[in-house]
Amino acid sequence: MPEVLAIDFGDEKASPPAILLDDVVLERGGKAVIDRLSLPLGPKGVTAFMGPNGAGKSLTLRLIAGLIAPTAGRIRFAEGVPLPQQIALVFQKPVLLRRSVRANLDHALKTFGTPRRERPARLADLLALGQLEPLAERPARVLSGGEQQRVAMVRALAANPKYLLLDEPTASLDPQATAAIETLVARAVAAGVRVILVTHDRGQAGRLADDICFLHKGRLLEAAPAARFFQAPKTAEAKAYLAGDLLL
Ligand SMILES: Nc1ncnc2c1ncn2[C@@H]1O[C@H](COP(=O)(O)OP(=O)(O)OP(=O)(O)O)[C@@H](O)[C@H]1O
Repeated sequence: MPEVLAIDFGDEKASPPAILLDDVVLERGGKAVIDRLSLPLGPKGVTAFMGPNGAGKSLTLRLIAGLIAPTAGRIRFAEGVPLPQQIALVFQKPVLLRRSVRANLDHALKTFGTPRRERPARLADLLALGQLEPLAERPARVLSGGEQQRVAMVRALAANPKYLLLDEPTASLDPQATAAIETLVARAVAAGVRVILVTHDRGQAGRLADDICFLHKGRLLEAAPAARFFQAPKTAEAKAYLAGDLLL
């Protein structure tokens, strides 16, 4: 069993955590698929969860989002449990309505309670943000994967969320489409949105993340500033993962 290393996020942890995972356990099929996960997440920036398949990254994201409840332990938010619209989620495969891009975004604004008179301007902003104006009247479901993900991203941002949780948002996209999504993430971060990202893409983690949390078999093995993690991973498992070795 590998040793769990101390969490080392450097200076950022001088500020109190916005989200605190406190000894979180999640059992599935009679075993702990998340095993005593304790982690403070600071108020700003991007944290990337990395690790091999089955490490528990997606489940951790779902726990933070409140979509599933831990078997034991707690997830605490400094500002109290967020409202559903304060936590936005984007998955690898976007699920869009069978309507135009414009109608998808308008529906989101309506759902989030944007007053009717404000909606046209907000809609225009969202279309511009995603560079979606030329696609506005197209049925969302016939767009390319990259275009659909741009719609999903700006839809997620429609509610001005505090937290943006991204589960392998560019896993099936080409470099150009990936760059467009990363630009949207960077804009959200600049606007103060706290981003938590699950990715297998080391380049992406290097470009976007301030901190890396490395999970393996449901356990948090490392938590460190991104540069430090990539330059000097401390566990054998993280070293092997970064070297591209098969981790069994
Ligand atoms: N309902 C369930 N019943 C049993 N096991 C489950 C269930 N849901 C998830 N698991 C297991 O929990 C573990 C963690 O799953 P999770 O989806 O979080 O992994 P991940 O790190 O996101 O992997 P990937 O990179 O493949 O997406 C896996 O071994 C998975 O099989």
